[in-house]
Amino acid sequence: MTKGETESRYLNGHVFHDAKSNFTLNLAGFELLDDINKIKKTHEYSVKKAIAKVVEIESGAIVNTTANKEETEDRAVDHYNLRHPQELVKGKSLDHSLKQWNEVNTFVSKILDGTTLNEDKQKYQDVIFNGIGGSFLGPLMLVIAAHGDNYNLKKGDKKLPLNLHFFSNTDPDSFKVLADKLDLKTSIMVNISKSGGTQETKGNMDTFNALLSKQGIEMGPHNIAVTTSGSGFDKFAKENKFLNIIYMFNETGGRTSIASAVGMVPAAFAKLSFDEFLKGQSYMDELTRKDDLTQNPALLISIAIDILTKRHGRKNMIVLGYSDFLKEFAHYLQQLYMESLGKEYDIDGVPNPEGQTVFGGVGTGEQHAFMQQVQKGIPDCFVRFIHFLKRDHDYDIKEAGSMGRQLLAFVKGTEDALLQNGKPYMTCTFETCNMFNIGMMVALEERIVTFLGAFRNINAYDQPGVQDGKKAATNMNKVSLNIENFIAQKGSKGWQWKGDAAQARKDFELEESTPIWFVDAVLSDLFANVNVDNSYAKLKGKIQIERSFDNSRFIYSIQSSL
Ligand SMILES: O=P(O)(O)OC[C@H]1O[C@](O)(CO)[C@@H](O)[C@@H]1O
Repeated sequence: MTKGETESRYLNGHVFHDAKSNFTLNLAGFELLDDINKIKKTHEYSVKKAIAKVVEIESGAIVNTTANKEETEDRAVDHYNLRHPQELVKGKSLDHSLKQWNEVNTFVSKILDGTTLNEDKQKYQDVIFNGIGGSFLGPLMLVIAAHGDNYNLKKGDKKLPLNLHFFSNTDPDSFKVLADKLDLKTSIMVNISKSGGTQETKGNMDTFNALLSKQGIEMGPHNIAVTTSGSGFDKFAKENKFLNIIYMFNETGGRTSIASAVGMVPAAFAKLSFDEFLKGQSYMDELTRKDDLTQNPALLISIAIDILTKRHGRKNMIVLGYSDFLKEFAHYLQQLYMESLGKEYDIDGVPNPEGQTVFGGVGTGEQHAFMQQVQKGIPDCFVRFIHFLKRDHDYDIKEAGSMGRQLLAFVKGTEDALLQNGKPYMTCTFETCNMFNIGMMVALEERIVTFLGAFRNINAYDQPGVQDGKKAATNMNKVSLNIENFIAQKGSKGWQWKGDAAQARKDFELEESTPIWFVDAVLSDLFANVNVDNSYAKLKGKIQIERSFDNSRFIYSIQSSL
């Protein structure tokens, strides 16, 4: 692509601008939209389908459905309704969400200002948000967007009233680091789980509550639940008199739950203007409801992605946010796109594997990580730049004029280098990094996902693949417990055993269908961790286990030391 071509593109309709919000989409780095009339024709059917899908979703129709009945959830999808100016679905609208936000904010404010105290009349000091996937990525992304990576210090070096902590993964070493920092008496865990059955989240909550119990502390005043009404978790929270249970709808999908209580509760603890976030989402929804593709930024980007992927094999989307406040944005989008669009079958049950790989991070940092391959290596990707028009502060830097201008130079410089290297890119510029614009940003991406799902005829709202992983982990847990129990029961004084995983599967009376690598993994884990506190409570100090590598497999020898 020549400089002249790009310049004429830039001046002739490859830039969308919304004057009210100051949002700009620049598609000049992308020759594929050159003949907009042709695109209008080739994509006429896709655009109609995409717009019809939005109407269908917003009317409350059952859109989370496919012909594969064993996989489908058969439910409506309500994230757009949660910020819709009209109540198209009973009980769901921007006003309803603002009302819930007010209630959540009032409840949390009383904790923050010390009106609500713990059982010993002390002020709470720390809050831990416990959740995974959509029950974690959105809240973390929002908190960083408002306060930066060092979020316990607000902008301007003021401290937030409570220290915020996120705990998502089920990692004992990391949990220990966190637990050692906390005074449990003045800590609250906010457990966020729509289903209430996610193993990692439940395990983390149980671990926290076991620590409380060890210190003779009741769990109720130290736990808050965010879940669906009637879930097992709801029942548990009621029985144990949690400080509060805040509900979300069953129709709100995990990865699109940021506008619900999932986003609200952490936002209130972090003192965010969540009402502005909802209004920003609502505003972008309005912009992306239009059926004229030149007036609809989500349609423009979706079509660009469609053409890049299908015709040009540029499958991977790299998102670069030129602001440290967007540090978690690409990660957030990774779940939104990949869980939504990574599907084996289309809506009609026809095998047609689809997906949208997303990676990225913060610019300019990532330019020093993966940009070399993007610029010069295999042509398998396209780049999405996001940056802000305005900044709040600046510092003098001689070479660039200022630090802010240096950042701009790197956005534009990288765009230019991509052009010279023949690599496509698109750029979204939002006015400033505030909650309204972050709301617009998230809503834009949610709409693109809906449109791409419609183009590709897939259900963008289920996640059978993740369920596969969850089921397999449950099976692995059983193998692990069965092996521990077997050895604990049989391993009386003088008991000895030697063999490989296949031998263990037979001797330890495990089902024949048990994958051999599950057995091997448990025996290796036992070998490495038997004496770690709490790992194998029934076996610690009671067996000795050795492992050797022979003939391309591990051989274990276990001896009871009872
Ligand atoms: O909120 P829950 O039910 O604990 O689910 C957490 C996450 O797990 C998933 O079901 C699968 O990753 C996501 O869709 C969801 O965000």
